[in-house]
Amino acid sequence: MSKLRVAVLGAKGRIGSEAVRAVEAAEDLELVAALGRGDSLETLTDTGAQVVVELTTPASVMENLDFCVGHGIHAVVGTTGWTEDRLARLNTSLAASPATGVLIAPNFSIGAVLTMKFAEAAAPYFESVEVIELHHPKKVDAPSGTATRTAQLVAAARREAGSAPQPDATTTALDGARGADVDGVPVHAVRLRGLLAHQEVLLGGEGETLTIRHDSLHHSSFMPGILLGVRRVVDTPGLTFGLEHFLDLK
Ligand SMILES: NC(=O)C1=CN([C@@H]2O[C@H](COP(=O)(O)OP(=O)(O)OC[C@H]3O[C@@H](n4cnc5c(N)ncnc54)[C@H](O)[C@@H]3O)[C@@H](O)[C@H]2O)C=CC1
Ligand SMILES: O=C(O)C1=N[C@H](C(=O)O)C[C@H](O)C1
Repeated sequence: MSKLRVAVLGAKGRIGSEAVRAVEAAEDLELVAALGRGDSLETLTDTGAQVVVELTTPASVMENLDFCVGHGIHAVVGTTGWTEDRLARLNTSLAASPATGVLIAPNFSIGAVLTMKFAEAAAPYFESVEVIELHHPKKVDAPSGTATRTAQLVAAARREAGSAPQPDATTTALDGARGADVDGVPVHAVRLRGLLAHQEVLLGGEGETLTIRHDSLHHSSFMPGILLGVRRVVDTPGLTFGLEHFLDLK
């Protein structure tokens, strides 16, 4: 069977360089391009790339995806910065290229995907939910894509369950002291030397709390998810948001 031809964008970055090694090590995949900032996207068509793994920056991702989708190249996207406007633009370009698949995964690690699932399931049972994400200090965006997605899932679950607004008597606060408001869920971002990618979801009810915590200790935690995404996206046209859609979760 012929190997799937894969390119990595952001190949010199922290996660991109790990992804290059993972694709090279996979027997069913062939790394045909490893592109960094300033490299020509034409290399993707010249090398016949079938799938691009997009791990660049929020400032670069849209232009890269416009090119990929416009040329019928499937994409597995880990880059953050997704807004409703950006998703709408991507859906518009996918509508013009209906055989092309794009997976956007706020987090490729199984533990983070499960954290989001558990938080979504638990959220209606508690009065209060707050999210704390903790990352390395070179991260350019805050809050993290994972924390944003977690808060959105929690908020949707609470809306669907008819949960009351969260109790909070704060009347005066320094700017930022109560975190960012994501869909009514406070999200706090810590940037600390020594950390990689971590998240806690704190849930509180009468006389009890539940803490769901996940730690990515190495970029290797994201690789099985990226490889799964590459193998599945070629048979999944359109936009898939979240790796959970490619996992057989009970
Ligand atoms: N979904 C997930 O599981 C994960 C997502 N990420 C996300 O991936 C992105 C990259 O993270 P890091 O590797 O830590 O950042 P990084 O800054 O180490 O790497 C980004 C790389 O992309 C390059 N780049 C920028 N524009 C480019 C372009 N137009 N074409 C090709 N290369 C370009 C930069 O020069 C840099 O080498 C971030 O948005 C981060 O949040 C990171 C880890 C896991
Ligand atoms: O920048 C990172 O490092 C990470 N980014 C993603 C995010 O913003 O959620 C995924 C993970 O947290 C690592």
